[in-house]
Amino acid sequence: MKAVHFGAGNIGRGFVGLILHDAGYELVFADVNAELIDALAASTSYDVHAVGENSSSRTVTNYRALNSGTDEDVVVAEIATADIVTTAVGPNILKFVAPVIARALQARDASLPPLTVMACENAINATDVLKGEIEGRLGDDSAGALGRAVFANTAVDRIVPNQEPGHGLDVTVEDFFEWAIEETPFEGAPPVIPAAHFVPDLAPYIERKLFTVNTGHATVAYHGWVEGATTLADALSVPSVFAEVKAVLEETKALLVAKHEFDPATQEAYLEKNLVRFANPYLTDTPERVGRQPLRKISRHERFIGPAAELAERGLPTDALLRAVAAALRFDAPADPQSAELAGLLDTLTPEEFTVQVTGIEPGHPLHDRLLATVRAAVAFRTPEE
Ligand SMILES: NC(=O)c1ccc[n+]([C@@H]2O[C@H](COP(=O)([O-])OP(=O)(O)OC[C@H]3O[C@@H](n4cnc5c(N)ncnc54)[C@H](O)[C@@H]3O)[C@@H](O)[C@H]2O)c1
Ligand SMILES: O=P(O)(O)OC[C@@H](O)[C@@H](O)[C@H](O)[C@H](O)CO
Repeated sequence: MKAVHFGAGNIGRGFVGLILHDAGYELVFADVNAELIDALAASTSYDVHAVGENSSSRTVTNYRALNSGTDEDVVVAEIATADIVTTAVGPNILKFVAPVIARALQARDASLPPLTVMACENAINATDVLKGEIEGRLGDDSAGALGRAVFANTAVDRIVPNQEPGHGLDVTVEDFFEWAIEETPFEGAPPVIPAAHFVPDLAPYIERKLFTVNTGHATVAYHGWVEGATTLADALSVPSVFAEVKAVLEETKALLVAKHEFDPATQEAYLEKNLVRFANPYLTDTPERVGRQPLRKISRHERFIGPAAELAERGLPTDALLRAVAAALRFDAPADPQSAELAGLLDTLTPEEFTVQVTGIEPGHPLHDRLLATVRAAVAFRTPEE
C-alpha cells in the first residue's frame, strides 16, 4: 500500500504521516520546502514524541520525499499508482496541489482501484474544496478522471506546535489525537487506517472540532496576544483570557447542542478537556502560530463568524465570539503576512466594506450590526483622536 502526502510540516509528519505509516503504507512526502525535503530524503527515520499525561514515542520509517515544486512529473507518477493521497498544506494552498492530483488522475490506469483523496485541513469540507479545484483543472476530461478517485472529507485533531529550531525532523506533538473520516464515499470499502474513525455524517464531527478546539484555541491566541502572552499556557493563565475562552466555548456549545443534538453534559466535558489541552504543560505553543492568518480565521465559514452567524440566526448570544473577533482585529504578529494585510484593510476599507468583504456578513443578517460595531471599534482603536 502506498500513500502520497502533500505537506511534510507539523501535522504532516506528526500526525498524518505517522498514522499512515502505522497503518502499513509506504509513504511519499511531497513538499515545496527544499531544505525539509532534502533532509527527509537523506534520512531513513524520524521520531514522533507525544507528550502529555500519556507520553510515548514512535518512529516513522519506510518513506521517501519529493519536491513537488521542482519534481512535479515524479510526484504525478507516484500518485498515479498510489492508494491514498492526503494533504496538510493549509486550506489556501489546496489550489496549488490540485493540478498535480488532476494530472495523476488523468495518468492513472483505469483498472486500478480508485485513489482515496483526503484533505486534512482545518476547514469545513476541505476535500470538497480540493475536488472542486481538481475538477476545474480537468475541464472537459473531468468525468473519466474523477471516476478514478474517491473523495472523502475528514476532521483531524492533534495539536502540533512549530518545532524548536534545530529539532531536525523529529516532531513533538500532544498525546491526544482524533481522525474522523466520512465513510459513505467508500461504499462499504474504506481504506485501511485502523486509527481513524469512519463516520456516516462528518458535519457534527468537523463542526464540533472547528467550533470548539479551533474557536477556543484562536480565542486564547488573540486575547493572549493583546495581553502580551508569549505562550498559549501563559495566555490561558491570565484570568480574563480564561474567562473569555470559557465564555466563547459556552456560546459554541449552545449552537452545537441545538444544531447537532449533542448531549449538553458530553459537550461540556469535551470543552473542558480542550481547556486542559490548550494549557498542556509539556508542549510549548504560541499565539503567533495559533493566531496565524487572521483573515482566514475571521472569514465567513470559519471558527468565529461561522458559529456566530448561526447563533445570531437562532437568536442566541454571540457576545464572547464578537469580543474574540475584536481581539483578532488587533492581531499584528510581524512574521504573519495576513496580519499586515488585515491592518491595511482596516485602514483602507470603510467598516461597512470590511464587514462584508472580509467576514461575508451582509447588511440585514442578524449578526451584521453588532459585527459592524466591532469593526468600527477596531478602526477607532487604530486611529485614536488627536
Ligand atoms: N499543527 C496543528 O496542530 C494542526 C492540527 C490539525 C490540522 N492542522 C492543519 O494542517 C494544515 C497544515 O498545518 P501545519 O501546522 O502542519 O503547517 P506547517 O506550516 O507546519 O506545514 C505545512 C507544510 O505545507 C508545505 N507546503 C506549502 N505549500 C505547498 C505546496 N504547494 N505543495 C506542497 N507542500 C506545500 C509547507 O512547506 C509546509 O511544510 C493546516 O490546514 C492546518 O490547519 C494543523
Ligand atoms: O491550523 P490553523 O491555523 O487553522 O489553527 C491553528 C491551531 O488552532 C490548529 O493548528 C490546532 O493546533 C489544531 O487544529 C488542533 O487539532
